[in-house]
Amino acid sequence: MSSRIFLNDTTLRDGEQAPGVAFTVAEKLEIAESLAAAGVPEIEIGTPVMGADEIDTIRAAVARGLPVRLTAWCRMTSEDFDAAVESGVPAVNLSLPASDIQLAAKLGLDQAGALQLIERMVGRAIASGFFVAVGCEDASRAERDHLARVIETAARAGASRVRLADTVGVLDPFSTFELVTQLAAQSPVDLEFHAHNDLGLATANTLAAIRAGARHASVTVLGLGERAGNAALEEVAAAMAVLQGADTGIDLTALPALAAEVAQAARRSIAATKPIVGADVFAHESGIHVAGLLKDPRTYQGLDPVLVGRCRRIVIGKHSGATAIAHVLSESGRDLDPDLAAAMLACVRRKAAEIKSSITAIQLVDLYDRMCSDAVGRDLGIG
Ligand SMILES: CC(=O)SCCNC(=O)CCNC(=O)[C@H](O)C(C)(C)COP(=O)(O)OP(=O)(O)OC[C@H]1O[C@@H](n2cnc3c(N)ncnc32)[C@H](O)[C@@H]1OP(=O)(O)O
Ligand SMILES: O=C(O)CCC(=O)C(=O)O
Repeated sequence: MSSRIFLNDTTLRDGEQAPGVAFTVAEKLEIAESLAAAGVPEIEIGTPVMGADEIDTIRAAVARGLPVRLTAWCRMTSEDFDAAVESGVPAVNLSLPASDIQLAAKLGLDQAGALQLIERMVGRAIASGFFVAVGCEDASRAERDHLARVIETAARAGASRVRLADTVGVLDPFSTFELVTQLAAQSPVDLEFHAHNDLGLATANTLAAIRAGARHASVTVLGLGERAGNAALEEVAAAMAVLQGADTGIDLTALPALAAEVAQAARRSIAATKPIVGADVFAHESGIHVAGLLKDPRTYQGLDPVLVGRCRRIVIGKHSGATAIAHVLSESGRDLDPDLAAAMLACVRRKAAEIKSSITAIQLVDLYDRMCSDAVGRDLGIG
């Protein structure tokens, strides 16, 4: 068994469940193309039981012949299963709640009833030629023994994988690691972990699950998904590369364009601080940081921006130091006279505070030129 980790994308299923998000057919197909081009191995393309339009979209995606596995999310009902058959999708995530809370409240089922349903529905899907994964909704609040029985039953019925979902986002990296370690030790099939970001822990939990033995992780571009969303593809892929030196097969340089494409289709903006793809995450203003970076980028750069298709940006603002100002001026062929540096810094701080923003290189050069000519004027007695 290879040790490769698979990042399976569900932007087009759980991502689209984010409030107010509705992709057009063209957007779904283009995003699927971009995900495949970026090296994503599996795409959860939709929920066939939503109706004829969704089925047609899935059909169109299947017809593209992308080099990925396309899978569809289904409840464990005949209605959902028949819709999946109609869509022509080759793989299904057959989902059933695992926690007693959800089993009882939503379905009026007990654990034994759930196991019978899994056996029946997985058997049916296998007999119809599907690749089958079983989704355990609310696995994080499920009884551990029941989860182990679900995995065993799903495997016996022919499923290739079981997905453990932290549906309501209540795990932390420690509890995730403990849960997945225990289940992976006895699991005859691959495990996948599906995180939610309600406590801002989706990426951390996903890394913990992988460290504990999950070979697959569910991710979405920008972490788009129900409520606070899922684990972000770009964060998990970059963290796997940087922290674990693992090759997930994802082209990290494709991530910024992918994020921009999904943000536009979802009508969502990308926060400037969004790891990997946000506008400011490789920008530096503080004087001490810029002075350090210019001596050796490793001083204040844990992640090489080039690795993820980005570049470093030096910003002049309230917290700049003389080195940064001299650096930006030197890029337009100007030498900062040390006598002028303190006066320029004072002006820069005042201006940045006044406009509550950074100062562009053009503004800085203009300020420098004006200050130089004022100084010359004063020397000549005309200032
Ligand atoms: C955690 C997750 O992300 S789960 C995935 C969530 N995704 C979606 O909800 C996709 C979009 N949903 C839809 O289009 C619709 O809700 C549909 C087509 C799936 C169902 O529509 P409706 O028939 O109108 O049902 P409605 O949405 O009102 O209620 C959901 C039903 O699914 C049932 N259900 C939920 N999960 C499961 C399951 N895993 N297996 C079987 N039944 C389930 C609920 O008990 C409820 O049944 P009830 O009406 O008998 O109480
Ligand atoms: O069914 C699954 O595998 C996961 C469903 C889901 O999105 C969730 O529980 O958060």
